[in-house]
Order: sequence, then C-alpha cells, then structure tokens
Amino acid sequence: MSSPDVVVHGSGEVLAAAAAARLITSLVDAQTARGTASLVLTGGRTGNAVLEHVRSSPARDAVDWSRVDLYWGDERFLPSGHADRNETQARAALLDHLPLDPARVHAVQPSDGRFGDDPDAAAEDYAAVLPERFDVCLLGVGEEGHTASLFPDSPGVHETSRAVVAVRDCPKPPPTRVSLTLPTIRRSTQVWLMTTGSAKAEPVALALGGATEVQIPAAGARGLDRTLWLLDSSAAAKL
Ligand SMILES: O=C1O[C@H](COP(=O)(O)O)[C@@H](O)[C@H](O)[C@H]1O
Repeated sequence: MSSPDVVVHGSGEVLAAAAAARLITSLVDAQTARGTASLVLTGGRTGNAVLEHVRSSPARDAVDWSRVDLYWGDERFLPSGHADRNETQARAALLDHLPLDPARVHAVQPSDGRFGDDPDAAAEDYAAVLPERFDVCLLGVGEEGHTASLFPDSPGVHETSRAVVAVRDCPKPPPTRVSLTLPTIRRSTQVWLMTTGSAKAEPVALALGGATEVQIPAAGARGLDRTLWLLDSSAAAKL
C-alpha cells in the first residue's frame, strides 16, 4: 500500500484542469499496457469539475473511451435520473459526450430500479460487477472527513468483508447511499483524493496528520501503487 503524496494547486480551477490532464494520461497509459482502463468516478463539486475539464480538453480523444470501464465510488440512492445522483451529474458533465460502450458503464441501481427501494440488494448487485483491480479511483473528501459515502465512525467504515455497503442515516443528504468499502477502494492501482476550499482544511490536515480511518475515513483510502492528495491552497491551509 502506498503512502500519500500531496500536490497543492493555486486554485480549484487549476486543480480541476491539472487533474483532468493527469487522468487522461493515466487512462492512455493503462490502455497502452493492457488494452483497457478501469476508472472509479466520484461525486461532488471537485470531481464534477474535473470531468468538465476532461470534456473540454482536446486531449480526451487520446483515450479510447469504448474500452474504458466506469464505476462509481458511491451513489446517492435516489430514483433514476434524479439530479442529485452522482451518475446523473457525471453523465451531464462528461459521460453523455463520450463514445462509451454502455455495457462498460457500471452504475449502481437506482431506488426505482431492479431492486426497488432496497439499498442492500443494490449494493450486493453492484459488488458482483466489480473487477479485481481498478486503474484509477477518484474520490472526494467531505467536511467531516467522509470519502465515497463512508462517514466517520459509521458501520460502513468498519466493514471489512463486504465490497459494497448500503449506507443509511448519512449526516449529509440524501440519507441513503451505496458505497464501496475501504478494502475495495484499496484494490486500486492509484487513488486520488481531490478536494478544494477552506471547509476541507481541517479533515485534510487530520487525515494526513495521523487520524485513523474510523475518525476520518479519507485517511484509509490508499492506492496499491500511488495515493495522491490533489488540493487547492485553501484545502491545504492547515498542513
Ligand atoms: O456526497 C458526496 O460528497 C463527497 C464530497 O463532495 P464535495 O462536493 O464536498 O466535493 C463526494 O466525494 C461523494 O462522492 C458524494 O456522494
């Protein structure tokens, strides 16, 4: 498991542009090595800004998008097409503008989907489609230190056997979600934690300052080869 490297950018806008360039390069590298690439997407403002920058970059055509497998680190358990679903936001920011293979877009079932309003069944179904290893896992960081939908000292952050969990009573709305667990996130070659703004300075400093993953779940998100914290100067202010 890798130790964290920290990259601080001058603004959120620069971070999003630089992370988009880094992401395109990493997907091209994975496809050059193996023919395909697997990417875990995050929700949240910074994650969506990165996707918008990929969309507007001419270099995005260096990736063969028909051979990219897409997953989500977490999903808000809401009806299909709901504006707050991470899938809906990622589609608007980028996915609807790419020549993806629909069979390679692995979204969590919505609350009006095949399993109805049963997040445990949706989590179990999602676990069955996950690969052994992801090339890149994108994550955000919440103000209280959550990553994916793993919140401090919640049952999900203590989970060690299941790959995906249903999460209830989240402190941040919506209350019901589906999330990869930390052991699953750690099946990634690279994990990138991307966050911006002064409200994130405290959890970032705690995560990088030795907090446990139960206290600050983002502290437990590590990649096999690389763990990158991509921050703007406000989020890095307490390091
Ligand atoms: O609810 C969520 O929030 C986090 C962080 O989002 P941000 O807007 O504060 O950057 C995100 O990582 C997660 O995927 C999402 O479901």
